[in-house]
Amino acid sequence: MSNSSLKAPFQYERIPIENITTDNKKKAKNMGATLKRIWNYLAVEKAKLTLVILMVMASSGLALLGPFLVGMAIDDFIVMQQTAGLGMLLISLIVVYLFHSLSIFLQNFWMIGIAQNTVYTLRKDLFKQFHRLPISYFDKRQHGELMSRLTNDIDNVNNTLNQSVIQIFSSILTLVGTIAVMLYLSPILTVVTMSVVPVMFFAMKWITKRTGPLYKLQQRKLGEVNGYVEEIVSGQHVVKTYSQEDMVIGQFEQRNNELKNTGFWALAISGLIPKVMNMLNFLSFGLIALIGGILVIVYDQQLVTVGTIVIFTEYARQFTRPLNELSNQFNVLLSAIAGAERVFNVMDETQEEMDETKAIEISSTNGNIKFEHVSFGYEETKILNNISFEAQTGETVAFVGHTGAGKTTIINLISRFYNYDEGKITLDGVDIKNIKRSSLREQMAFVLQDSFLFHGTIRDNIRYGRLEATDKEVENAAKDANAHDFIVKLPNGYDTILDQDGSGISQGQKQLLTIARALLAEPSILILDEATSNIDTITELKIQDALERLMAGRTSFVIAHRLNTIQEANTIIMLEHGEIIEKGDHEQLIKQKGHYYQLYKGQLN
Ligand SMILES: Nc1ncnc2c1ncn2[C@@H]1O[C@H](COP(=O)(O)OP(=O)(O)OP(=O)(O)O)[C@@H](O)[C@H]1O
Repeated sequence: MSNSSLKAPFQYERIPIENITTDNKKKAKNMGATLKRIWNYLAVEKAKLTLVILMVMASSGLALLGPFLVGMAIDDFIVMQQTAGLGMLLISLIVVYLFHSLSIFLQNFWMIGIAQNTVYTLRKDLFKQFHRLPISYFDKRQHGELMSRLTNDIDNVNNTLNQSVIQIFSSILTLVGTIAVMLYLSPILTVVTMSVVPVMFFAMKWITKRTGPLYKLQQRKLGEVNGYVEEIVSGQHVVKTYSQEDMVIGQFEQRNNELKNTGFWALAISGLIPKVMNMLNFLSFGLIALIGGILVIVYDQQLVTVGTIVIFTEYARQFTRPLNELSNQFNVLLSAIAGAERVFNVMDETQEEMDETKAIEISSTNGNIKFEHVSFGYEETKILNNISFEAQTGETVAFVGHTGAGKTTIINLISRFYNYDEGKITLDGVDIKNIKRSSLREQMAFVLQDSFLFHGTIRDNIRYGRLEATDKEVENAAKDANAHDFIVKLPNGYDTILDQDGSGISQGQKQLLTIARALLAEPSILILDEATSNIDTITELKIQDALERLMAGRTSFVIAHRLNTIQEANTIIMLEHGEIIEKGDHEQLIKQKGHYYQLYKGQLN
């Protein structure tokens, strides 16, 4: 357990705001650009937006008219003890407030529609972007953290659009309108009402300067917590087998604690806003009543009337409320901009296809792949060095070598998950950098150790190899993959629903399904990463038999862990530290009596 977990839940560690502020300043530069991009999304809904603006103008105008009519009722009717016409005035007052409520209902209704459509498009664009990003992008990031952008960050934008946009706009209108009417009615009382504004301004500045960066940090911490949860939920098996529950709980506690602290301070400090506002509101109330009262008595209602004081007390509230709301919404807006920025950051990442303007599409291939003096590193360090080999059409090339030798990396280069740095890789004589990734990968099928099965029926999982395949073709592929027998024994046969990642079936059965999927895809090039997990001999024979059928006539690359399965390979490449140390077929390598021979003998024993 970490120390933090022992702390009382009501203790909140101080967040070093001064450190975050620098970050905020740097990010604030993008605020305008981010707002503009959000606006581009909103602008699609111009007609509805115009209606919302009209309704906000109506509600703000009506909110000004209400107190004005009350003042009139006091000065012209109640003080004058005049009743004729008062009924009419009161009915007008009721109508004004009715329309006020209606315009507020309509502006909210339409704005909710705009917000939903906007975040719908944002989510769609972000999800699409995920599919255009290179594998390297995902390799470097926590998946849960990325998911958090699609959920929490976009939710944040949604909340802001639902509430803040209208409030900000109507606050500004109400503010301007109130000041104009107040000046018209009594410049002296206007000055009195506004005397609290500088205090409000400084209080707000002090608060938002602290809460802005905290909201941003909170959003980041939330992403980290989500990332961690996603990782641990996916890795539950490992956590349990190594009894690391306490360690994991401790690590979670630390992240959770950081999120709690950030959330506490963000809310606690921004929670000061209404309190300060209320206090200043009462102060301005008192000042208006005091100074207005004195003016009424001294000048006998010549300068200020009783009705005007009533109007001003109401306006003082209307005047501070938008200021209050503006500052409140400003915080929400900051948090949404932080969220939107994180979403747009993903959208601005270089897409895989961006370097493919001149690349060609291929619809078929002979599957002749050649590596010529290829070198590559994921980052600075070289992982592969001077790799040369050739796989002729229909041949099998197997890679062997210790863990970390670079076997998977070679596969990553063939499938262009990463681009090679030096040398050349060609497919049928064409540099693979000049072939569109999507069309290159369409020629390939992968049977990997951790082949992913999706939540859905067995039939749909096999059909993933070729979506237009008929049920008959799916079943034939399953038969060729030796999977049919076990599938029909399941309670719902091909319609059995698999849990995500196929946890309802055995490891061997999973392999058979992925072979069926690959068979259905009818690829020219095959990439096989042999399963290392223990599979019973009968299933292993079934897998081997299915693989032979799958590999027949196709260029195949095999990452081999058990050497007895690759004796038929045309070329066996022995890798060490990213270099080829031996190359040849099984017979030749055995004769050489080198590393391969040693490894083979070791495995036989
Ligand atoms: N995405 C990545 N970013 C940075 N380095 C990586 C990445 N993937 C692999 N490496 C590094 O590249 C080297 C070769 O890894 P690779 O996965 O190709 O080995 P391998 O021979 O397939 O090993 P194994 O048999 O264990 O799968 C290793 O040192 C590994 O740490």
